[in-house]
Amino acid sequence: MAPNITTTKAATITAKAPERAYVTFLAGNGDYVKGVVGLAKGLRKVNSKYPLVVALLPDVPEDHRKILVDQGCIIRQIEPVYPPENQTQFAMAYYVINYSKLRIWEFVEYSKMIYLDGDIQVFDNIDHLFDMEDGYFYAVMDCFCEKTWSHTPQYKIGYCQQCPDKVQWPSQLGPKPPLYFNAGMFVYEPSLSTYEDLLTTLKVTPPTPFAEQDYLNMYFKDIYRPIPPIYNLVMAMLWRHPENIELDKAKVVHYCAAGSKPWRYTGKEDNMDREDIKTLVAKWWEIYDDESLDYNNVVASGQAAETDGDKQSGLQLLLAALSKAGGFVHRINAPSAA
Ligand SMILES: O=c1ccn([C@@H]2O[C@H](COP(=O)(O)OP(=O)(O)O)[C@@H](O)[C@H]2O)c(=O)[nH]1
Ligand SMILES: OC[C@H]1O[C@H](O[C@@H]2[C@@H](O)[C@H](O)[C@@H](O)[C@H](O)[C@@H]2O)[C@H](O)[C@@H](O)[C@H]1O
Ligand SMILES: [Mn+2]
Repeated sequence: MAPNITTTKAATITAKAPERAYVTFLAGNGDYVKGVVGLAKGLRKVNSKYPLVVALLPDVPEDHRKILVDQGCIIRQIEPVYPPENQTQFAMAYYVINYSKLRIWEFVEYSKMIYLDGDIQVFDNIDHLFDMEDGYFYAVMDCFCEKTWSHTPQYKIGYCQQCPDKVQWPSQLGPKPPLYFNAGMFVYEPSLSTYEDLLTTLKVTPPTPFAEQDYLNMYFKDIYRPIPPIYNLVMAMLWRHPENIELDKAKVVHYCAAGSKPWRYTGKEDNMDREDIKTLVAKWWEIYDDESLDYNNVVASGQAAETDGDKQSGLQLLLAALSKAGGFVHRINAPSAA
């Protein structure tokens, strides 16, 4: 007799929690939830083996949370993290909430996680990044050429780590800055001791314009290992350093340039009328609008196979769909004795 399967929403993890997961961050009741839905569907489309955890602030409304659970996400509410009192002019005023990302170091039920901003899309499977050597912080190098960097000495002298020979770092400015990563995507290991130290150190660290991105760069500078730009195509690279990228090989695209968020795209801001940007925005919408990638349809396709009379393959398909998409925990109750 086929085992009786009951599935429950991931309110509690009853089975052994997966060691690895993708994680993103969601704040507010605005439209970033669309970014997270797109990300969940993109990870499903490339057959990621691991679930997507959404670390969300208390201000994310119930209807947005339901949308995410219905898309197979595992939602985890976190409390905000604020930097010490400061007069800092953040590069974008809303960056102050991004310090809350630091809570993801507390997710120690996972041994390794890949963090992805909600304005990122994954177009090729990147599960292999979980197999990189433990003990390091992996991320893609950022670019200093956009005017969002105009407050920095690098920008003022025209220095960028993407082209270190174009304008040499002048010795009178002291040592060349260490390699600097974009914090929209990184591979890390949750750890309570690191989490506690991150929050303790933050209390005595004056905030800076790129908020938690600057802070993470300072904190992990000794174990930071750059990974190729195909794992986080920072949009500005397309016009700032086209020689450093191969767009058709990009596995992860980060819609971080002003005006490039697909769900708000108008094409009116600087550089947004480029054909490559229009193509990348269209690719994002293709996934977002693809109903076959909706979690419930993926599960239903598993159940459909079951009604085809081949119970075993239907069960396997359903279990594979469930484990692939995360978000649900299935309990297989032993067939009743009767
Ligand atoms: O109102 C907001 C602003 C930001 N974010 C989250 O914080 C991340 C970082 O912000 P953003 O991507 O806008 O920064 P950028 O990479 O564009 O500088 C976003 O991707 C979202 O995951 C959010 O959920 N709601
Ligand atoms: O809170 C600071 C943010 O700093 C970074 O965004 C920047 C950075 O990419 C610059 O290089 C770009 O010029 C700029 O447009 C973009 O906003 C991260 O993507 C984001 O996750 C978050 O950490
Ligand atoms: Mn981003």
